Amino acid sequence: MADQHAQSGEDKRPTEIPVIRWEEPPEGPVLVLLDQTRLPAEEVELVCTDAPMLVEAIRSLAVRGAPLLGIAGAYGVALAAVRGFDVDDAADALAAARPTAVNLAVGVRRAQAAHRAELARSGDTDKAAEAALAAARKLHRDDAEASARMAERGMALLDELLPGGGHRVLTHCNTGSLVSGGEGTAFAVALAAHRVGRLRRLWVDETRPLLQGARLTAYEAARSGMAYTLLTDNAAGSLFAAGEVDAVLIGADRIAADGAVANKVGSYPLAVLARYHHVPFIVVAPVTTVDPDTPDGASIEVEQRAGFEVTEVTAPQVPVTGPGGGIPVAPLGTQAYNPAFDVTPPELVTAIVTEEGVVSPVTAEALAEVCARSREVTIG
Ligand SMILES: CSC[C@H]1O[C@H](OP(=O)(O)O)[C@H](O)[C@@H]1O
Repeated sequence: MADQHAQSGEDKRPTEIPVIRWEEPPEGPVLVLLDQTRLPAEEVELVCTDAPMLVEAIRSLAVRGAPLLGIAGAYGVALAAVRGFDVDDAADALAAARPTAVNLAVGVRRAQAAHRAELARSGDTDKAAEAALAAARKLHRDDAEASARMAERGMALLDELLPGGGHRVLTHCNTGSLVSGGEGTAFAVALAAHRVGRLRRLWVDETRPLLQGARLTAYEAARSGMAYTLLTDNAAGSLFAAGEVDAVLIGADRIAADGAVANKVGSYPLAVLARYHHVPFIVVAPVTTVDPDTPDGASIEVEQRAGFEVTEVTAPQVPVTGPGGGIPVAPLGTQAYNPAFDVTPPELVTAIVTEEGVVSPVTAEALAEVCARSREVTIG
């Protein structure tokens, strides 16, 4: 296999700008986001002053990735509270911004519950706003801690399944620092293996149509100094056939009570390929991604996105002509099928790595037991 990969550099944070931060300038509190739609070309900040701005940032994927959506949603409730907007209306709008990643609703409802409890206790709206902000900050910290623990558990699992090191890992979409309060989920495992010299290569699916792999994972991999190679999604099969993949590492947006996994579209075909080629298919996700109220994969709402994301591409330096603001790559008027996610049944998942433990084989009972180790596992 040709050995083209990025030049190894030092292990730097993926961006010089924090992915998300709360600021309190004189003109009033704001939530500052790294606009992920502008990466990798530009590190541009988005300053949200109210919940509607944040809802649009979530819908456009300026801020994205299940754990980070939960953190952003919680800060969004705090932003509404401190700026005197209706907190319940803001919470409902934020929770509904994207339906599949359960973490969004988890984060929103936790901050909303904290606000409601303090308001009931003290009747003081300022204290209630501070309670919502404290809940958001705690979720932010907890996710960073969970990311580190998932990385440790995931690396230990790779070493157990693949003795001898030199792991060649394939990943899909983006699951690094750009989706997390820490270093991410699945990508954090690859990064941990890289840091101890046990990652031979990261195969990066470009992840059509929004190219989170090409734009974001390759960006993070390049800055980490790891050996990585980008591939089109439809080239993954030939890598498995050539025996070039030792394990698949992916994230999750919602895990049902039976262990079914909703993740970026294209994950399910990788699970089928992994099973056919006897390659471990490993899901890495915090327990906040497990939704005990969703019984099975068929119950997961899969977000359907606009067709122009498929029929157009955007290139900032090229004038755009398509109705979606992009450059048409299909005849104008072409209808497109654009599910943002797909669902992998539990029987195709080798293991689910959480910060509380590893679930393998994946059964409803084993998943519930691991989640029960967490202090807060259901939507608050
Ligand atoms: C582990 S969170 C990352 C998760 O979220 C991505 O979806 P999107 O980019 O649409 O937010 C993708 O499903 C990743 O696996």
